[in-house]
Amino acid sequence: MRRTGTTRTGTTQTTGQAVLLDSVRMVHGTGPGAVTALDGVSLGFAQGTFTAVMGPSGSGKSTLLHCAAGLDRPTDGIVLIGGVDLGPLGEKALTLLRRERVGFVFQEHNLVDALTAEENVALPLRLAGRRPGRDEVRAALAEVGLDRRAGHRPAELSGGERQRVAIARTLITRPAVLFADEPTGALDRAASRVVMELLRALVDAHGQTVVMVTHDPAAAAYGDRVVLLADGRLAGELDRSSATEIAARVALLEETC
Ligand SMILES: Nc1ncnc2c1ncn2[C@@H]1O[C@H](COP(=O)(O)OP(=O)(O)OP(=O)(O)O)[C@@H](O)[C@H]1O
Repeated sequence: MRRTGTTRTGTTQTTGQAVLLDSVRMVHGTGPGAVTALDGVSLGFAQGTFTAVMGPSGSGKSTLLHCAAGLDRPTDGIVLIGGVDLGPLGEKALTLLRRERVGFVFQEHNLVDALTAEENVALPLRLAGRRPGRDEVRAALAEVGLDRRAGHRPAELSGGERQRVAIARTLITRPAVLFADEPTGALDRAASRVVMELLRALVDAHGQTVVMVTHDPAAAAYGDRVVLLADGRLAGELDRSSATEIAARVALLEETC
């Protein structure tokens, strides 16, 4: 890893950063209907840390996640994953990098209904042309506490269990960074807690880097820090805060936006 946002001394560095955004702008659409979703965001996500991204509706959270994960190309600025600048990469190289280094968990689990938990978890390796070992797949399921449900299809699992299978599916490739967009948005409190404890444990026990967009202060409180967005810009940060403190800051942002 060599480059990062320009420092005060004009040098660049990415040491310890799993993902780095430097002056990222993202404009959706063109002409009079164009929307500036991100307006010069510079931000790093250190390896082995858990960051929650919060902000009012429309503040650019999902756009940030999509740009940081290489799903969308920003209009301007630089995105590095594991020190690799995504800008110059062609579509094929970008797809490969995403497949090898990035994991995604969305609000809806996106599992394949016709496949068992085990087959779903093995899917990313199959797509990468690898023949997954049974132990490897079972180990990923064990990590999310579901090795005994390996033969079950998504319809035979609860919402929280499906989300945990989705997390196991991302873990199988040992991604440099796991992005989660509202991972608990469709879950009740109890299931949300299990999923958040799992994400926290992955960070603490395995040094996994997690970046999560959420509207839920209780979920965000599991993070090492909360990054606040408003109108496509950084609007502050909170370190290791309680759900109450986070909720108060977000409410304040919503009032002023
Ligand atoms: N594909 C798109 N085309 C046009 N505008 C878009 C597109 N995607 C997002 N936007 C706009 O960009 C802005 C930021 O959207 P984004 O989805 O990133 O916000 P968000 O903070 O994730 O919102 P929410 O919390 O409501 O999901 C919004 O004004 C949205 O309408």
